[in-house]
Amino acid sequence: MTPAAHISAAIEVLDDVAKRRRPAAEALKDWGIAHRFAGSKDRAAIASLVFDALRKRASAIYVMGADDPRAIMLGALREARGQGVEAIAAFCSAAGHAPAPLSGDERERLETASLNAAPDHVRGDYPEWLASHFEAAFGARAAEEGAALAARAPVDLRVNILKCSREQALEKLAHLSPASTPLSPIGLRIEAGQGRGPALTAETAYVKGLVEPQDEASQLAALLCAAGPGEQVLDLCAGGGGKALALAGQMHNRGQVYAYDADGRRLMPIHERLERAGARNIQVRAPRGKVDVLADLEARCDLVLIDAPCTGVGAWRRHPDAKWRLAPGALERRLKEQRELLAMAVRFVKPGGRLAYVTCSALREENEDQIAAFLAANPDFAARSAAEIAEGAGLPDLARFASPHGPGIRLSPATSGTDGFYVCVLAKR
Ligand SMILES: C[S@@+](CC[C@H](N)C(=O)[O-])C[C@H]1O[C@@H](n2cnc3c(N)ncnc32)[C@H](O)[C@@H]1O
Repeated sequence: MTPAAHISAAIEVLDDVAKRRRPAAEALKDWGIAHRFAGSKDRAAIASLVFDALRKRASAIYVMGADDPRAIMLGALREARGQGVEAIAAFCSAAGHAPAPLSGDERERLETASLNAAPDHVRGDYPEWLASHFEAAFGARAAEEGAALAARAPVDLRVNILKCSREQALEKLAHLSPASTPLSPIGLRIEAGQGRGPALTAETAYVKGLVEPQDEASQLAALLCAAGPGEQVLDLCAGGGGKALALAGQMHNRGQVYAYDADGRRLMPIHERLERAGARNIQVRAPRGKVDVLADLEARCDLVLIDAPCTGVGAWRRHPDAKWRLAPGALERRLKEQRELLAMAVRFVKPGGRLAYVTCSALREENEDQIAAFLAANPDFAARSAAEIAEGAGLPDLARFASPHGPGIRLSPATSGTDGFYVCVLAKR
């Protein structure tokens, strides 16, 4: 397939995503099944175009003055890929499977449209209904933060310190040109290109459990919990176990991590992952109907981690279609779940123990506001300051990411070059 044919295919996929309101990955998979002649490189090129178009959907629509899939793709070639009008016109030759030639209006818009007077949600490429939420979180920097969330993310890996040092991992993966992550002392970063990225799961270093894909902010969230060897730790929202594995590493396999999730199916990947990582102190506690599978942990935990279900705004770089599918109702549901989890966690924290609350959201409502409401209802808990959290984890530099809205640390692509995360640690008196 030619690059122009990739663009036509991407427009078809965007049409499917819009008409059937379905995740881009599903639409891409169906397109691949219906067009078996397309090779893996073609499919990767089409996927990359589709995701770039979704990253820049709002600004592309603004530039083109239309919201059909062709307009979004053409606008995104300019906004996401920096293509000039002549380069875009050359793709649109109508020859073979190329898109139809540019109309006069399209040509003029691609040449002259400016985002200078566009509203923040357009310049930042986020849904209009979130405009007030972004303003509450970021003030005058809302558009800048949105734009950073609309960029491509690098591939970050966490080095499994149970098995090797960062230097050894850098050496094993030298053919992928990794760099050390600037903030996490146990991270590697492979910069994003335009293609599919490295096939990590085929790497020997991955198969042998030396590294795990994990965004730098997620690594930092686990490190900021400062889990120590010998501690009793409850990971209340363990999901696939990303944080639980990181905690086991910090604890040098000593003490115990109890990995629980209300959805037992989500816990399934943990078993294979902990085997690969050589983590021996993780006990998976899957729900069993009405049985209280955590009863024995009451008032016994040094640390309870809530890696809360959230809107995932902070991870938009990795899931650019999720931002357009997010609806106000989903935010309300996540807020309720977060309140319930905070209330549920209290029971397990021992006197003098800690409760760590983490989200990959940038919204105040899911972060500082939840913590403020929790503290008002639970006077036996006190929030640690950002400096205390950072120093307690041996990462004093992270204090510069103190939230301006209350206790806790805020990370974001625009400020820390990571996914957006919020981390707050509360101590029980
Ligand atoms: C952000 S994900 C966890 C990701 C995981 N900790 C990791 O690092 O890979 C949030 C998880 O919370 C779980 N969850 C939602 N409500 C819950 C509840 N009431 N009790 C326990 N887990 C819950 C979801 O099933 C989901 O797996």
